[in-house]
Amino acid sequence: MAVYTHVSAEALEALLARYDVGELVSAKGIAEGVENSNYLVDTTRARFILTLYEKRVDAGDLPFFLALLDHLAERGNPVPRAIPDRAGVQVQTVEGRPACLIEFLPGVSLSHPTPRQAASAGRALGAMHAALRDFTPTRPNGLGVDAWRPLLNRCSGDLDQIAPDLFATISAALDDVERDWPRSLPTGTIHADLFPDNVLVRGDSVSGLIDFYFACTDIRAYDLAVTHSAWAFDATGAPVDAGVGANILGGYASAFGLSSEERAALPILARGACIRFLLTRAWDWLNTPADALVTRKDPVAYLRRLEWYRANPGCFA
Ligand SMILES: Nc1ncnc2c1ncn2[C@@H]1O[C@H](COP(=O)(O)OP(=O)(O)OP(=O)(O)O)[C@@H](O)[C@H]1O
Ligand SMILES: N[C@@H](CCO)C(=O)O
Repeated sequence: MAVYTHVSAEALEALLARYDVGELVSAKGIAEGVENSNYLVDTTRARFILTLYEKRVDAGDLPFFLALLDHLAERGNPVPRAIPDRAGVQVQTVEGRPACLIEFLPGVSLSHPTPRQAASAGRALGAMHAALRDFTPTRPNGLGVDAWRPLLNRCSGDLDQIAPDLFATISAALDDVERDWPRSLPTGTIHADLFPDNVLVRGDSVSGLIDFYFACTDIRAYDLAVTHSAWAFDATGAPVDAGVGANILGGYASAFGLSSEERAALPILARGACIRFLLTRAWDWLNTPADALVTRKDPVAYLRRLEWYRANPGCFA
C-alpha cells in the first residue's frame, strides 16, 4: 500500500480551492507504489493524481523534477505535469507534507511486458533522452557508481542473512564494476528507474512515463542498461522472452541512436545496475520489518540478473 499520510476531505477541498480545476467529486488512495502517498482525485472537470512526498524524496529536489517534467511534456513526451495553482505555485503543503496535484495519464502499468510493448518503451526512453539534450539543470546521481561501495559497507555482513556469502559475492562483483566502469561516455539527464511499473501502456503503445524521482545526471547508456535489467527478466530474476530485451535496445537505438562505445559498455553498465538495485533492495529488506504494510522487493532477483549478465556478456552485441 502507499498511503502513508491520510488526507482529510477538508484538506483536499482547501487545496483544490487554490486551483481552477473544478469541485471535488471523489478521492481514493492508490495501493500501488512504495515511495510516496498517492491519491486518485476526481473533480467536476477532470481526474488528477495527488502525490504527497514521503521519506525518500527530498523537497529540495522537487524544482528539478518538476522542471524536467515540464520540459519533457512541452516536447511531446507522455509525462505528467504538476498543475500550477492560480498563483503559479506547483508545490503545496498538504497535511504537513510537500505535495503536488499531477495530471492523470491514461493507461495501465505492466507486470508482464510483451516484445512489442518493450519496443515502444525503448523508443520512449530514446525520445526522452533526445528531448533532454537541451535540458540544462543537473542533479548528481545519489545512487550512482560512487555510492555503491558505501552502501555495501552499510549493509555489511548482514547481507549474508539474505543469501549465503552475499557480501563477498557483491564485493567481488563491485571490484570488477568499479575497475571497468566507463568514464567518458556521453552523459545527460536520465530517468534511472524505468521499470515496467513506471510505464503506462494502452495496447502495444506507451501512454505514460511516470515516477521521475530518481532522475539525475549520469551516463545515458546506463539508463538503457537499467531499463534492460528491469524489463528482460521476470520478478524472480529469470530471463523472459529474449525479444523483450532485444526490443528495448532496438527501440532505443531507433529513437536516439546507440554508438559502438555505448553498446560495448552495456555489459558492465548492466552489472552495475544489478548491484544498484540489489543493494537498495537489500537495505530495505534488512531495515523494513517483515510485517510492515509496504511490500519489500526481492534482492535475490537482482543477484540472479547479475549472474545472468556475467554468463551472457554477448547479449548486447
Ligand atoms: N500521473 C499518473 N497518471 C496515472 N496514474 C498514475 C500517475 N502517477 C501514478 N499513477 C498510478 O499510481 C501508481 C503509484 O505511483 P508511483 O509508481 O509513482 O508510486 P510511488 O510510490 O511514488 O513510486 P514507486 O513505484 O517507486 O513505489 C502507479 O502504479 C500508477 O498506477
Ligand atoms: N524500481 C526499484 C524501486 C524504486 O522505485 C526496484 O524495483 O527495486
